[in-house]
Amino acid sequence: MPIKLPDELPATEILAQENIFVMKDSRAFTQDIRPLRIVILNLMPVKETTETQLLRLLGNTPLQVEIVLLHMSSHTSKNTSEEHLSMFYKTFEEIRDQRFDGMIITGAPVEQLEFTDVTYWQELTEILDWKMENVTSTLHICWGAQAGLYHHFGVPKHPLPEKMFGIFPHTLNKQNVKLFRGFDSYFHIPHSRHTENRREDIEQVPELEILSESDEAGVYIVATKDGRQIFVTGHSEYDPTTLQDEYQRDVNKGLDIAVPRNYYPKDDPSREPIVTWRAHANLMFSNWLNYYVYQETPYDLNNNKR
Ligand SMILES: CC(=O)SCCNC(=O)CCNC(=O)[C@H](O)C(C)(C)COP(=O)(O)OP(=O)(O)OC[C@H]1O[C@@H](n2cnc3c(N)ncnc32)[C@H](O)[C@@H]1OP(=O)(O)O
Ligand SMILES: N[C@@H](CCO)C(=O)O
Repeated sequence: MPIKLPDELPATEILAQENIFVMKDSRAFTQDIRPLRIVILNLMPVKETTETQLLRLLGNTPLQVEIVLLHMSSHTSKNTSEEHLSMFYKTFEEIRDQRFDGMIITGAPVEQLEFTDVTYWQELTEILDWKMENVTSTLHICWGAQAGLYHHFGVPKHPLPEKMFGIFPHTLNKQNVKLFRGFDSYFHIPHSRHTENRREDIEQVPELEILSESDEAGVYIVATKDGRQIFVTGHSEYDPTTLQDEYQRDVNKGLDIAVPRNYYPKDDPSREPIVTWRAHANLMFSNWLNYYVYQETPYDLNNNKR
């Protein structure tokens, strides 16, 4: 939440220069408050797990948040029951006439396919185009980020020689970006992918800037300069044991998979993983909700075309 200060207090100007959110009396008097409307396009196979991970992070705010869950009508889910989807999820057709303050588009285990070989690619591109007009700010995660970067800006994904798998240290490329308010000089984030987006491709697009990277894991967060489209290549929402579950799944299948890096004490998979990313995950989601959604979205969603 912003600090409300008298217009003339010297600290107001100093904190504003540091991008610390200060609301002057004059604005506070005219600010209306209502619940935020967030739509989650859940492309992950086991949807209940991802719902819980994202809702845990979105719930860490004093703002009221109304959630709409969305699934693809052009794809029959193998790993989530029809009953769960019909009970809790909507389709794009049901919500396309509505507007939202924020949107999250999740990852999906289809990164090794060409985009056009994904069964729901056509429907996804319609949703991506729709959200440019009807959503104030969108967080795209992992394959969702690759899909958005490709569809909107032609940025390709590239296969990696081996899976980027583990917990990696990251730094910020720019000071005083509100998404990273309160972050330490370096912070840890899980990655779990076979493909990457490269710095040199992103640098070709004038609308985009790379906000955070990792020496080992590469580009982490890219955003449009207006902050309305945010692309995140890692999985800060992952539970403590998600990488372990993925690792054991692949070991059980007999796949050639390395132990996730920087995850187990002494890289020993018989020991309990160490959680080093939770604080920054909570901070990033609450910064997004506050600065990119709540403070930017119009009070009357229906009377403001974006
Ligand atoms: C890069 C990122 O975004 S990472 C995020 C993805 N991470 C994860 O999904 C981690 C958790 N997932 C898993 O552990 C596994 O995917 C499991 C256990 C759910 C299933 O694994 P498997 O049995 O090996 O694969 P399965 O055949 O069920 O296919 C996986 C998914 O890909 C989907 N898929 C496969 N081919 C296609 C295609 N051409 N188009 C669209 N979806 C496809 C499947 O339909 C299924 O998703 P669904 O449940 O939504 O239908
Ligand atoms: N995180 C995913 C990568 C595949 O896209 C998994 O391990 O299933």
